[in-house]
Amino acid sequence: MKTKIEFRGVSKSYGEVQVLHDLNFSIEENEFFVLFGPAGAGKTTIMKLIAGLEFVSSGTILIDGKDATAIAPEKRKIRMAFENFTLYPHLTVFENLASPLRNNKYSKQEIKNRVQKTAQMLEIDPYLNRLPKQLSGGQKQRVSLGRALVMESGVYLLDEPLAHLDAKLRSELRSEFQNLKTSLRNSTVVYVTHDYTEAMSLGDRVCVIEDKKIVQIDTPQSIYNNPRNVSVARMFGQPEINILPMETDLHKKTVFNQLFEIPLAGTPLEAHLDLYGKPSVIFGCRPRDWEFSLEHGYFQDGFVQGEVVGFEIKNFRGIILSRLENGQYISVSCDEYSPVAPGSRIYLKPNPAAGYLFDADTEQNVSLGREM
Ligand SMILES: Nc1ncnc2c1ncn2[C@@H]1O[C@H](COP(=O)(O)OP(=O)(O)OP(=O)(O)O)[C@@H](O)[C@H]1O
Repeated sequence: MKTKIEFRGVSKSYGEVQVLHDLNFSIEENEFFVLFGPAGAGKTTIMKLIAGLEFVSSGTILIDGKDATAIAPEKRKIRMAFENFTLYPHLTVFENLASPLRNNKYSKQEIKNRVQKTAQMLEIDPYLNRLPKQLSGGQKQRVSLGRALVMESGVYLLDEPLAHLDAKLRSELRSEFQNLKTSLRNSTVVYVTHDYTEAMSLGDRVCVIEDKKIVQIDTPQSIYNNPRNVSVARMFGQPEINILPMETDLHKKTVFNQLFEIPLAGTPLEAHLDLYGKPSVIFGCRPRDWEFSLEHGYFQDGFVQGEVVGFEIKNFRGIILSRLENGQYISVSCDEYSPVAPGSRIYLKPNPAAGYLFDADTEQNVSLGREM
C-alpha cells in the first residue's frame, strides 16, 4: 500500500490562536518522515490533521492526490499510535494485539498470522500469553505500538512512541526501530519526536517545526551539516553547538571579540564572510570542533582562556564546560575519561574551517553549502 501526503498552504487555528502557519510540504510514498521540534511547536496537530481528527482552517491536505476533506477518517487507511496509548489490563498480549483486527472482522487465521508477524517484528513473541502487568515498561510500549502496526495500512502515524521510557530503554528501542523501519518499508511512516538522536537515526527526512512554521526539511545529515539558522543548529547536536556573538574584520578576514580573534582566511568561511559584509556576526562551532589545552603556551595564537566549570561523560566522550572572562560558556568534547577539575584554567581554540556564520540580526546561516 503506497500513500503520499501533501500539505498545501495549510494553516490551523484553535479559536483566535493560530498553531500552524502556511505549511507546504510533501511526505513521499514509503518514506519514514520525522516531525521534529520543541514542545508546543504543532507536531501533534499536524498528525491530527492527517488522521482527520482535526480540520484545516485554510489550505488543503491531499492524500494520494485527493482532497482529504472529502475522505472520512475511517476511510483514510491510517493507523495511529499516540504517546499515551494504553493496553487492556485483563487481556493477554495476544488479545491486546488481536483486538483491532477482531473489530475489523479479520478471519481467525488472519488474526493469528498478523499477530504472530507483528510480535516477531517487535520481538514480543515470547510474551504473547502474558498479561500487561507481567511485562517491563519497554515491552508494554512495544505491545502498544504493535496494536497500531498489526493492521495493514498505507500510513502509520507514530507520535512520540518512545516517550516516557528511561534513557536505556529508549536507546534499545531506537536501535530496534531500525529493524522496524525495514519491515515497514512498504508504508509511509510519520514519526513525531523532540529527541534529536531519534530524528537523526530514524528519519529518511526530517521536518523541523518551530513556532507554527516549517524551518527546514532535509535528510538528517544535511540538517546537521547545514542548519538553516541558530535555533536548528542548537537543536541538532548534543552537546549543543557553541554560539558566539563576534565582530567582523573584512580586511583581515577575521571575526573577533574583546577576548580573541578567529582567522578565517583560507577556510570555507572566508568567501561567506566577504559576501556577508556586515560588522557583527554570530560564529557557531560544535564542541567536537574545538581544541583545548590545560597548559599555558600550548597554542601560539587564536586561543581564548577560560575556567573549567564542569565535566561529564556522555556517549563515551568527555564534555568539558568552561566559562570565559566575558561570562560566555563554551563546551568542548574530548576523548579523555579522566575528569578535568572545576576551577582549572583552560585554553581553547576553535577550528574555523568547521565553524558557521549566522546573520547577527536574523540568525540565518550565511555559510550554507557545507559538504561533510
Ligand atoms: N484542542 C486545542 N485547543 C486549543 N489549543 C490547542 C489544542 N490542541 C493543541 N493546542 C495548542 O496548539 C499548540 C500546538 O500543540 P501540539 O500538541 O500540536 O504541539 P506539539 O508540537 O505536538 O507539542 P508536544 O511536543 O508538547 O506534544 C500548542 O500551543 C497547544 O497548546
